[in-house]
Amino acid sequence: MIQIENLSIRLPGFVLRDICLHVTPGEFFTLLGPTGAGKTLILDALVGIIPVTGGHILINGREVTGLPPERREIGIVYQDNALFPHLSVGENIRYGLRYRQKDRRKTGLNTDKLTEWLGIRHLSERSVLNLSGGEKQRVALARALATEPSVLLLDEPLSALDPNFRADIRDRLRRLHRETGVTVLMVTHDFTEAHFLARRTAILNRGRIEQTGPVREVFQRPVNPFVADFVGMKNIFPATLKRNVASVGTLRICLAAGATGDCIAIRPEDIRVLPADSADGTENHFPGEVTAVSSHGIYCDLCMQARDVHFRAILPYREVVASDLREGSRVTIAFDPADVHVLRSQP
Ligand SMILES: Nc1ncnc2c1ncn2[C@@H]1O[C@H](COP(=O)(O)OP(=O)(O)OP(=O)(O)O)[C@@H](O)[C@H]1O
Repeated sequence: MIQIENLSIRLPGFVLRDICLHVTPGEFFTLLGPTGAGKTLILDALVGIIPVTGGHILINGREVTGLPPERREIGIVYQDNALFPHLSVGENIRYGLRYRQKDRRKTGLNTDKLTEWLGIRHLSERSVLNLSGGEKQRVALARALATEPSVLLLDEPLSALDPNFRADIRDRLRRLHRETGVTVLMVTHDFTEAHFLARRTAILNRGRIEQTGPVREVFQRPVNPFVADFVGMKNIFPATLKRNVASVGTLRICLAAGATGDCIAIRPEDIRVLPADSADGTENHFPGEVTAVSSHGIYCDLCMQARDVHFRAILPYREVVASDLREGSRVTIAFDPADVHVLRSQP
């Protein structure tokens, strides 16, 4: 279990402010945020390699805020895996055992079992210098888990891998988490990874937590424009709300229920692109024009304009071809009132 209470770190040029995070025993929790948000600093504070200005850190109920790193029972895997180049795979994995606490949590894990699970047993005698990226990352995971830490921190362990390795390590991570029950806090930029691995997430921005909650809820119900943008809502508009109607530019957009806020957001995949003659006065059906189409293989991004408002939609490539959608096509832009999310730009 990880408890971070009102953690602050003040550095020249950056402040991490009032961070509160609770990761329950055995949970897989992700910390998401753009580059420079302060994610790694939180991990550094948990490991004990950066002094904190204020607040408390507890691991399994034990305050560790002032303890040296080796007394915290925390394993960590970095993005660049930080293996010792002069040691073999087996020596790298066994390295951490010398610092293992005598009263550690006993999971019954041994290095044989770990290397078996991670598919690297046959590499034990090899140098780490000529391993593939995916193999190195599996060795780093084995090294971190060999000490049977009660808490495992992962700092973007998948981001330096090519897509095939990434999927493989992601699957192994999920399995390892299920089999060991270790509490995991993972830093990532990637919402897909959070969906796949974690139940809950926190979104960090400029040293502050913007939203914490179940991954799906944060994805579907962001609380402010920053989180909405981060989870890919794309259509985020300042709006004036009156009962069930949001005024955006000269458009009147119907909402499913009255809400208070000063912005609305619509996911690009919730926008339907219908034939031009479908805008027959039905609510949230607006005549418009396609201004750009960009193909990403199996799907396309569409930019469209309805009066003075610009919309972004994502459509399957074959639908774009079948409807012959191109720059200049006249269309109807449509969406359900239930897919219009009301946000507040100020807390
Ligand atoms: N030891 C340090 N001294 C001064 N500033 C630091 C130090 N470590 C980090 N920073 C600054 O703190 C800010 C947050 O850094 P951090 O590495 O936590 O970001 P991040 O969210 O992990 O970003 P990324 O996703 O790019 O790794 C950055 O502006 C960074 O330059």
